[in-house]
Amino acid sequence: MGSPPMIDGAFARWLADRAGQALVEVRAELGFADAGALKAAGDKTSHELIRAELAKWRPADAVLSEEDADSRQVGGVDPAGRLTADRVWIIDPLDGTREFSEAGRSDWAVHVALWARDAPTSHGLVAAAVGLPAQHRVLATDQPPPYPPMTLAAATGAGERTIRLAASRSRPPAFLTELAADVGAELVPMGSAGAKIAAVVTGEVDAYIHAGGQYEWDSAAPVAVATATGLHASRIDGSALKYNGTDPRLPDLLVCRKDLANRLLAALQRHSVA
Ligand SMILES: Nc1ncnc2c1ncn2[C@@H]1O[C@H](COP(=O)(O)O)[C@@H](OP(=O)(O)O)[C@H]1O
Ligand SMILES: [Mg+2]
Repeated sequence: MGSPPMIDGAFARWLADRAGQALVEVRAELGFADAGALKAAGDKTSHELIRAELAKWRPADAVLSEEDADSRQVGGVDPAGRLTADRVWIIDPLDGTREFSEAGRSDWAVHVALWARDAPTSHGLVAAAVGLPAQHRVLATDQPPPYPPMTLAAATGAGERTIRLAASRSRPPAFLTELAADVGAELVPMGSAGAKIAAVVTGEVDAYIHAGGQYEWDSAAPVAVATATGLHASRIDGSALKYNGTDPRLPDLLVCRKDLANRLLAALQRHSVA
């Protein structure tokens, strides 16, 4: 087999695609009878593949991964050296693990993102890919997807249209039902932060709001793709999302079309409890 691409964005796409294919095979081999075993096998297979390829092709870089025991450490404990590294890969080998273990669902993803100390972006991410193996696509920053097209109603000004707002199907923020009613939004329950942000990128939904808990690896790769596409991505108080922090917890975010950002941030101010 030949070498993977040199350019980081294309390398991220290559890696997310390879891990995604391995996950499709795990699903086909194990079936859905034992959800716990399928989740564990998926996490392990994807994690080990990604770690091995990063060690081989990007040996000087540090890694922050959901499946590394050290990654959840807070308070500056840094055995992987990521807090002093110039380049850190932020990985979620299988986002939407629950959905991966349910037959027929395609809302699960592989996240591969690269943070760099000298990045020109506020989030610090310089390359990323979101693999959506069951949707047969990989979204990546090497060729960012085009900005989602406007709906006909919005383009012609034919009345207020309903905002489609993606949210976790298992752990949506408690305030979201009231916020949705306030702004006239329809909630679209979906698994995986990556799949939800990909749905904003492709225009299937207009926005994604989460609060109450998440880690950097849940959002790094899809946020990098969304911002490369030109979409809005921030904390729910409007401040910048920051990655490779001392504490990997990053509990809330808003990703949406640019034209909705002010309206949704104002609604978040009214409804979210800090
Ligand atoms: N309250 C919470 N605390 C910690 N992690 C959370 C969370 N809510 C969602 N997440 C994580 O965010 C990802 C997307 O969640 P959801 O599918 O509910 O939208 C999942 O990642 P994993 O599947 O990688 O564990 C999930 O674990
Ligand atoms: Mg995740």
